[in-house]
Amino acid sequence: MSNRKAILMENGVKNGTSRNVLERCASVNEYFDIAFKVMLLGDSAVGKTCVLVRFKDGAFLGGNFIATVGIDFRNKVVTVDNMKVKLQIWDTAGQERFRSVTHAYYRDAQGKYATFILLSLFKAWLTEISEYAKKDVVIMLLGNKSDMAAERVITHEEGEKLAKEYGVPFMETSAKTGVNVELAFQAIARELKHRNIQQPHEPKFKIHDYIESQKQKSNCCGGIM
Ligand SMILES: Nc1nc2c(ncn2[C@@H]2O[C@H](COP(=O)(O)OP(=O)(O)OP(=O)(O)O)[C@@H](O)[C@H]2O)c(=O)[nH]1
Repeated sequence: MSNRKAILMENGVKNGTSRNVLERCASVNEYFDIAFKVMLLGDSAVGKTCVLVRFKDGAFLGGNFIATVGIDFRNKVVTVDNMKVKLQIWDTAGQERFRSVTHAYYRDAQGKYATFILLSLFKAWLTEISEYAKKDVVIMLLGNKSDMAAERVITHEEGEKLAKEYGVPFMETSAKTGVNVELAFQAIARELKHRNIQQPHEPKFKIHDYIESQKQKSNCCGGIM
């Protein structure tokens, strides 16, 4: 069994009850102040599982590609302005045949969540989101596999242009090298926290400005604040 499959099955597949859906019991008891649901959407093999594993475990799942079956989630608590923000991150299957399974997870019981996107067919995914998700969902466009410069199919400028057209932030990430992965999740966590808990004296949080400022900081000194 490859590493990847081992990770997905860490908490067991519910054999017999749900063959297609990998459900993970919430085993994380880490303290948090506020929680949000984040979904990774996108075509098969764009790297959703790898981005999540990089963020959660700081590792890269190389080797043979094994497509996600159904849906799975992992929790990670990040700190935003002295608050513990828990991200419950859902890794969906990109393959068309699992689409009906993932649709059921778009709506959040508490009404607070973000959709987080990696994709090659952005417009089609946006249509899905507008159909199944809540109107105030936070969307971010990620162009993953930025380390594969020779195989690049979309230029950075094209990605930015598309994101601008839809008014969403855009970042290029690499699950392999780790570039921008932490920053992408930090930015989403901050946006969600500020949308839900905005202190009267606080200036309005601007996700685009935050991403740009952090990119500059990491260019000069590394790390994310
Ligand atoms: N070079 C490189 N390879 C990557 C990167 N991210 C993922 N991969 C590889 O791309 C393949 C697909 O990655 P996955 O994360 O399984 O893709 P996915 O989007 O979850 O696919 P589905 O489960 O079918 O939806 C695997 O072979 C990974 O090792 C990356 O940033 N750089």
